[in-house]
Amino acid sequence: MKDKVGFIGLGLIGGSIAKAIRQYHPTYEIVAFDKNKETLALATQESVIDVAATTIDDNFRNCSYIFLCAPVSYNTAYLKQVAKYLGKGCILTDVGSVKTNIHNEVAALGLGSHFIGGHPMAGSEKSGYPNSKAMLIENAYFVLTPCAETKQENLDRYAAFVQQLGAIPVILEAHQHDYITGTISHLPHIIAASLVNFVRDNDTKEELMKNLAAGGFKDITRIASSSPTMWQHICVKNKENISQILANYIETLQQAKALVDQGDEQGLYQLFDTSRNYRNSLPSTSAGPIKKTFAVYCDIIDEAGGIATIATILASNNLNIKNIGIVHNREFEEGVLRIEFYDENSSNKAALLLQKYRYIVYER
Ligand SMILES: NC(=O)c1ccc[n+]([C@@H]2O[C@H](COP(=O)([O-])OP(=O)(O)OC[C@H]3O[C@@H](n4cnc5c(N)ncnc54)[C@H](O)[C@@H]3O)[C@@H](O)[C@H]2O)c1
Ligand SMILES: O=C(O)C(=O)C[C@]1(C(=O)O)C=C[C@@H](O)C=C1
Repeated sequence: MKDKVGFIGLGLIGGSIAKAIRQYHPTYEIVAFDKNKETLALATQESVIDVAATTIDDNFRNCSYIFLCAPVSYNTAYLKQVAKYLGKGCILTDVGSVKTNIHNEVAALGLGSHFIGGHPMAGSEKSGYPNSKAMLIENAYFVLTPCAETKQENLDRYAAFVQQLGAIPVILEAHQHDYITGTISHLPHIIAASLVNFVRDNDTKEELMKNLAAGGFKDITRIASSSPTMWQHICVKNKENISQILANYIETLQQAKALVDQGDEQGLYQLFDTSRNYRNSLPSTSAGPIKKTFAVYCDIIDEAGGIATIATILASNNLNIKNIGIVHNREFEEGVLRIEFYDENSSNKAALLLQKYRYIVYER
């Protein structure tokens, strides 16, 4: 019998996992239910799924895995409904950003021998199936939270499956997961959202803040464009952790304010120096949506053929261009040419070469 995998919710994350399964296990049968009918139609048309279920029904019998990939409160609510389709050996999992709540419900329903929580530490501010891609989970940590009743062989099987899809399994206890993600994911989303709203509420009539906002504001607020429903559910379900973490964070903001109020030069230097060192020490794996890119930026003379000249110089030195285009933003007043390469070595060589040809090259 063919291996079968079920999805309940086929948006950004469900869709990405389904596409990765299609890529690495092309013979697996994939059945999905999503409240959005267009999503199911598109996934069927793209042959990502084999069966579009109109509800959670018999199609979910005999699955090796069932993934719950809707917003977290809905995943928890679906446990009861899905329970009757769990055959022997079926691993029931989810991809939710909060784990304790679903583990509590799993325990209440006696589903501990089937359930292993899952959470890929990758994503995007874009949501929905059309934005999903197999590569999203590639090289990303994928947290697994087993239950007390989880058999070691099932945990090993799920970890191996995650690895086959290109992700890196990490086993954590659900409470610990929620405190960690509360700090590194949920808090940053609340900060980004409230910072964006703070600017909106304090902007001038002419919206000068909105128009002058440059890289700093945009870098720290990308995630404010994320799905409001998803984050509403996360904040409700990880309430205790987030509340405590926010209180602690507000205290560190008060300390930063005190440094500013006191004009404490040494303290302010320390604030930025320690943060810079720690930020620079973050592992630069390619996990997550921000893949490492290798690009050089250079000024070009504003005349016909400017880009062609550069492309010819690079090509004649065997440097393959992955992407090329003019960037117009306030960091580069007149706009610059951004040339992306496939690897660091090519990018470094290109920078030296272009400098030799007297182009002004920027390193970022
Ligand atoms: N977006 C991220 O960065 C990210 C990363 C890791 C984990 N997660 C978690 O993954 C889960 C899904 O998030 P996403 O980013 O894929 O969101 P999404 O909005 O892209 O996808 C959610 C999907 O669930 C469907 N859905 C919503 N309510 C439903 C219901 N009641 N019944 C059936 N289908 C329903 C939607 O139609 C949509 O296709 C969430 O639990 C989230 O916490 C998200
Ligand atoms: O990169 C993003 O856009 C994300 O928000 C991804 C992100 C995160 O906070 O890092 C969001 C929620 C998840 O549960 C895991 C990953």
